[in-house]
Amino acid sequence: MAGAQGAFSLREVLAAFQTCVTEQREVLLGPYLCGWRGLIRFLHSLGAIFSFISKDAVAKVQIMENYCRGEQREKYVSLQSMVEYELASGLVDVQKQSGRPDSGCRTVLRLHRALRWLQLFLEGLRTGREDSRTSVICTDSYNASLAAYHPWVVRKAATVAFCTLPPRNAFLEIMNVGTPEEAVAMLGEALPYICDVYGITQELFAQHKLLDLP
Ligand SMILES: CCCCCCCC/C=C\CCCCCCCC(=O)N[C@@H](COP(=O)(O)O)[C@H](O)/C=C/CCCCCCCCCCCCC
Repeated sequence: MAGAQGAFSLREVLAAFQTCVTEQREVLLGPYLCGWRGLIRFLHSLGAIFSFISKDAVAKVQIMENYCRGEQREKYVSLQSMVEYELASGLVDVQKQSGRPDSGCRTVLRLHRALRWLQLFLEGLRTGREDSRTSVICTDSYNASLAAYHPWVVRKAATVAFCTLPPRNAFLEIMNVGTPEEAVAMLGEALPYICDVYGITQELFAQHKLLDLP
């Protein structure tokens, strides 16, 4: 699975996001976090300049993995069961700095917003011209999604890191899927699953008014 050690494989990330969604349209946290672990492994391979991003992503995935292994693990099987449990138990802070540990809802919301960036970025890579710049695709995707939630200093550091990204075709090659054409085909396969997970989560969080958790 995407959570295991070894080289990044887009196929494994795809499989993780594919198995996330059940027939009842629930999003399973196990494969969801496996998908994130796979993406983070890829981020590590891009160099130390991205480490401030991967550290934050790892911290958030770890918070969720701890819930999934903890005493209340049966409540953290899916996003739906997590939301129901945390809301019913008053575990979701709607105000900053309450001193309580970060809730699953708050933590998933951060990853969920990043999934929107990923969606836009992968779509940009997939449909971009051969000579298009990965840094531009990445910056545009970031500005249209995550940037709205980050302070100036984080936006600046992220933009500087994006400038070090290799050109589109070289980037597609390090995805470990084969030729750039094969990587593009694989992205076309992966995106609907990622979009599906994003859409279900967005609806769930909107329904429970959880989209602005501090
Ligand atoms: C399919 C293969 C190609 C794509 C591979 C992409 C791999 C990306 C892997 C991980 C993405 C990073 C996820 C980052 C989560 C950020 C969550 C967040 O917004 N955290 C901020 C708010 O948290 P709280 O303070 O409220 O707890 C936090 O302040 C953020 C700090 C770090 C900066 C985050 C910048 C995010 C940029 C995302 C783009 C990643 C660039 C990858 C380049 C290919």
